[in-house]
Amino acid sequence: MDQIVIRGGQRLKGRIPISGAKNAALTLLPCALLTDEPLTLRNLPRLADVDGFGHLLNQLGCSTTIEGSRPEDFGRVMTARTTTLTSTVAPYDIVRKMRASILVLGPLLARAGEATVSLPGGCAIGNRPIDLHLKALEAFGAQIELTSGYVKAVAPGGRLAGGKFTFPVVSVGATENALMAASLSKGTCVLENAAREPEIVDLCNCLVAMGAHIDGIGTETLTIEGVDRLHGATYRVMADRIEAGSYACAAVITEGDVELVGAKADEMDATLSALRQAGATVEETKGGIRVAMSGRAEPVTLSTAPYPGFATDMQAQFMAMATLGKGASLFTETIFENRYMHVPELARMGCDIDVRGRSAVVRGVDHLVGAPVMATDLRASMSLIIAGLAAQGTTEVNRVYHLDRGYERLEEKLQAVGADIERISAG
Ligand SMILES: CC(=O)N[C@H]1[C@@H](OP(=O)(O)OP(=O)(O)OC[C@H]2O[C@@H](n3ccc(=O)[nH]c3=O)[C@H](O)[C@@H]2O)O[C@H](CO)[C@@H](O)[C@@H]1O
Ligand SMILES: C=C(OP(=O)(O)O)C(=O)O
Repeated sequence: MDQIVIRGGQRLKGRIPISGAKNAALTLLPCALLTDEPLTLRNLPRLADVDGFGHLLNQLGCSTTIEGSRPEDFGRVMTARTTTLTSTVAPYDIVRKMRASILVLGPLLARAGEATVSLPGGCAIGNRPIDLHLKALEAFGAQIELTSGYVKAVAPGGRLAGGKFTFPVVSVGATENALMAASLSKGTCVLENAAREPEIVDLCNCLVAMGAHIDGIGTETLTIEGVDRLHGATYRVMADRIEAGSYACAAVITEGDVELVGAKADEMDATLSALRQAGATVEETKGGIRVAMSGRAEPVTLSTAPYPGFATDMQAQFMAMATLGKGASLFTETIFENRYMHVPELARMGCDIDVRGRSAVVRGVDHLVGAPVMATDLRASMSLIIAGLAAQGTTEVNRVYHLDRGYERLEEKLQAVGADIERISAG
């Protein structure tokens, strides 16, 4: 298995290109199942999850082609076309490797009137049930059965009738599945307490470009008037606000000065205000966002929440940043019950972190020392990279496949701004 080796202590300085967002790409790709015309997605990141999703689409009868991409280019252009669905089954061996596969449920049900999708099961950060995906679809008229580890959903008469669903807790994935399913319903579908993440707005804008009728985009109430058919479109995937925030934390911990090229400040207010809380200089530039730091970070108090709150996907990276802060920082994780798996690994590098239930107190230490570390999930891996960039000596990050799910050519981007980092391939 590949390993990333970092010799810490280099100040990051320069420009970092921000890729297309993983979490937007993973909900835009299944839109290709909603029409028999081509959907062309621009600015797709080159990530294991995007490749995996392409593979799943292929199994369902969707052909995917990547145009004229050179290895050195960021931002691939993929055209996906599902002239005819050849299968409505998303099998266990794909879904278990990539949770986002559940996002084919809504589109398959909308297009074919039926779908059979493996239950994804839990993962390292929590149980992650899908009950809200199913309840929203049921509210729109779907009949759902759980059998042998699979969800079997049917739209009586071939199309969902429409209806109203109020989410008891905000769910990004359930909002996405419900939106895609609703777009081809016979009637009107209303979602209340819907997620408002920028990736949801990206999905809505893509669906509208395909001919969907959606009101309330960017708000917690979405009203979708179903249409008889959707058509093809060309759509650009938004910039990855989590990737941008991760590199911002790396800049702060190394007392660096970077421009996050392509990042959009209005999509990452909570992250930028947390960086300012830490004492960083944050300013919008013509091409993105500049983040600069001199001296140690001020302590931060951060609690994760659905958008526009502070993202759970940024918690581990800010925690790594706070390990070399001036005093005690307080973190509260409210979204996932098990999202502190990076803490014991950070402790191996000399961090002082005390976890009590949902909260963690991070006391800044004088220095970190590089160590071999092992990551359990994507953002936990990134927190180890961030700590490694500032640690004395060498850090070896194992289980790099987690990073490859969500960070496009991480080592190349960091090398370009002065980091001493390399990937050792297992061959
Ligand atoms: C591919 C993708 O976009 N992943 C993101 C998405 O995951 P994902 O869509 O899985 O996360 P959700 O927003 O659905 O989860 C939020 C909370 O709701 C709970 N829940 C969710 C669905 C459900 O049916 N029942 C239920 O109880 C979850 O366990 C969790 O506690 O949003 C998360 C929260 O911002 C991010 O961390 C992930 O990076
Ligand atoms: C938790 C994440 O992703 P996923 O939902 O794909 O597991 C993430 O991007 O941090």
